[in-house]
Amino acid sequence: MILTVTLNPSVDYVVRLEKFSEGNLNRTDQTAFYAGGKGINVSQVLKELDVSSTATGFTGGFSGHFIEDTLSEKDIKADFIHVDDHSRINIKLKTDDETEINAAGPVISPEKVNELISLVSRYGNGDTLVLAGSIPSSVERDLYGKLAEAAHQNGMQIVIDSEKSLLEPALRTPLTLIKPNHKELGGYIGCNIHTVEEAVQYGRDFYSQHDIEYLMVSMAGDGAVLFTKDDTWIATPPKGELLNSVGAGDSSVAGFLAGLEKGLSVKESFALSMACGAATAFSEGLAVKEDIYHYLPLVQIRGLAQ
Ligand SMILES: Nc1ncnc2c1ncn2[C@@H]1O[C@H](COP(=O)(O)OP(=O)(O)O)[C@@H](O)[C@H]1O
Ligand SMILES: O=P(O)(O)OC[C@H]1O[C@](O)(COP(=O)(O)O)[C@@H](O)[C@@H]1O
Repeated sequence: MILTVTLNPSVDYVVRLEKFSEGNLNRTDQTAFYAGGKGINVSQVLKELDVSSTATGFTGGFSGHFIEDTLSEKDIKADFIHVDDHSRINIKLKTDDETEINAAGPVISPEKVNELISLVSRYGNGDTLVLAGSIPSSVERDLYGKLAEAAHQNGMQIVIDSEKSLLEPALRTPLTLIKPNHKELGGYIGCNIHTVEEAVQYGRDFYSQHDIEYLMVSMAGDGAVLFTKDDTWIATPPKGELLNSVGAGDSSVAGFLAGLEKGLSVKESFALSMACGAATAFSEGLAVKEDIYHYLPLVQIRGLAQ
């Protein structure tokens, strides 16, 4: 079973308008609400690939209801811990550009955090724990480290997609997959990564210094690089019109996990991952099955000689 943990779920409020004028009244062309947060997005895309998961984390208030209703409509298992404050609403402003405002999220008490820790401890051997996204500011910064360590002791595989300060405490524990984008990887290492060649060079160094089975460095329209113990794979994604990059990273995590879960090879799983990322980037919302399998044959993967 895959358990996705989203400590800070969101309603993603996508606002489209042709021109945004700062300091003035703007009127929208189109708006939409989506249930979001990184682990929740992973669960939604896994579902498109017929891989079941349970989504957990903290939800509250009217926005929390929206998130849970959306998952229930999609027949995705959910086991959230309820808090008094409402789940956050993240604004995704689409003009010529994409501007995001991600809120801090509700206050979570230590008791609720303990509830989550004991929920995670009910999973064990053969299960996968996905820790994805930010942590509400009221929660201890090393929670991913604690959850990862406890999950590892219980025999779980651990996947983390999160910013440096939250991931760092978890890097003491053996991890199955992390997926920084090239800017995040640059942040870890303290350099700027602009090209696939630079991602290959710095990614291999990072990989060799940590106990991680798969390191995927995503590069938006330039694809991604996947590092494994024996191989380095470079993916070129399909070309298309970028409509929405929100959730593309989460979709690529879901695609890779789904591939492994279905028994595909690492290379095939990587291709599926890229197809999911593209299917999200080229649509208004998250990737849907039909688009994923449309883009899959258009993904190119090449291996680098070691
Ligand atoms: N413009 C794009 N064209 C094609 N594929 C894309 C595009 N943007 C994202 N993707 C796909 O989604 C994956 C993750 O996107 P990325 O933006 O790097 O992640 P994150 O959202 O975590 O920053 C990419 O590796 C790629 O497969
Ligand atoms: O938890 P964070 O880092 O604030 O990010 C939350 C946001 O990330 C998303 O999950 C999208 O993530 P990606 O674009 O990185 O795939 C949104 O749904 C959500 O608003």
